[in-house]
Amino acid sequence: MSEQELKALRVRIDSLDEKILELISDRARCAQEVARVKTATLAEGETPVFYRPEREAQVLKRVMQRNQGPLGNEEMARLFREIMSSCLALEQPLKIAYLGPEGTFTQAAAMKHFGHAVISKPMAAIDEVFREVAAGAVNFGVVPVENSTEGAVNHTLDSFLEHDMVICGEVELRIHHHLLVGENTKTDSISRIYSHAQSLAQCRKWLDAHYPNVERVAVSSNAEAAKRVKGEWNSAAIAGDMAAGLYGLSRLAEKIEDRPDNSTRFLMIGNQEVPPTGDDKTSIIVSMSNKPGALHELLVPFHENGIDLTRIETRPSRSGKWTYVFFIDFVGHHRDPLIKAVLEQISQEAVALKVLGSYPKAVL
Ligand SMILES: O=C(O)C(=O)C[C@]1(C(=O)O)C=C[C@@H](O)C=C1
Repeated sequence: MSEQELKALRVRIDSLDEKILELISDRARCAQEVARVKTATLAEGETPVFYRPEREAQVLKRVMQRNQGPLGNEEMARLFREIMSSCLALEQPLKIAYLGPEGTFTQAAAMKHFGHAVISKPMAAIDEVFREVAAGAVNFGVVPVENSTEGAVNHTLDSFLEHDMVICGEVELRIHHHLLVGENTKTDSISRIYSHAQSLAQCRKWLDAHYPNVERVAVSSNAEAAKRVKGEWNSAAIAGDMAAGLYGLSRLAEKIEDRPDNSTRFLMIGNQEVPPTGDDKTSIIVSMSNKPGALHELLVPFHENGIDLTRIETRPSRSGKWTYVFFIDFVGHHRDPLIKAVLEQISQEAVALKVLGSYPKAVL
């Protein structure tokens, strides 16, 4: 390519950037207008609801449907995700609590779902995220709920039993673990590997093969593991890209998770009910009386009405010995007439039924 050609293309890019800039600013002004309308049309005593997850899901899906490349759908949706995040911040900057410290996969999930134009607050434990939301100190919380290799995150499920929360969104994140070391680490004499217990479990086979005799130390998060390694010469951490970048660690081995499709699902929790989008999921908690066939009775209405169950998890109820609650996720919105009828049918048999929330299926 000649210098001349390169110069001409850059002139074209400059002119396109100017148009994009103008269009984004137009869009941002529109969002400001939306905020004005939302505030102006309030009934007495109502507070405006600026964040609209159902609308955001619609916008991102539309972008993906209309996209003709060469950028991929996910890439394009990510760009629009950030534009929307900044537009919303003009209406009202969202405050988000997540399972910290900084650099966790939960933080990455929060950014994937809400974009970067939010005020985010790392919390030390899952229960603290729930309490922060319940106290109204933040608009939403982000917590992990299940991993494709290791299963349920029990702390999160149990927290739902203790707090009244509405699930308003979900996001899935592909989890890649790396073996990280600091600049002072003597890589041939590593005697300790730190990570969160779930991550150690997700890399068990790799560790057995490569570091069979090295002590594995479970700490409160991957980011905490990365932080510790920074000050020690004989240890390594298993953590992801965000923690590596944040603590300036380098990768001794990359993508060491035992399963290449290792993914974690995260939930957005808050107090806001989300209207139907036509492509939603619902999460409920049900407790049944302790009698033979109770689980069968619970599942029959779903089967008979062709409702797609995406997950079922059992946890001790905490209100009696050997009594259990079921966490169930299924496709549909609790306001859909069919789902409404099924939930009514179940509640006649159940000791208790609580809808945790209906929310748009993860778009990104
Ligand atoms: O449509 C709205 O209600 C808006 O506030 C606009 C907008 C957007 O930028 O598209 C911004 C924030 C909402 O969460 C959803 C969408």
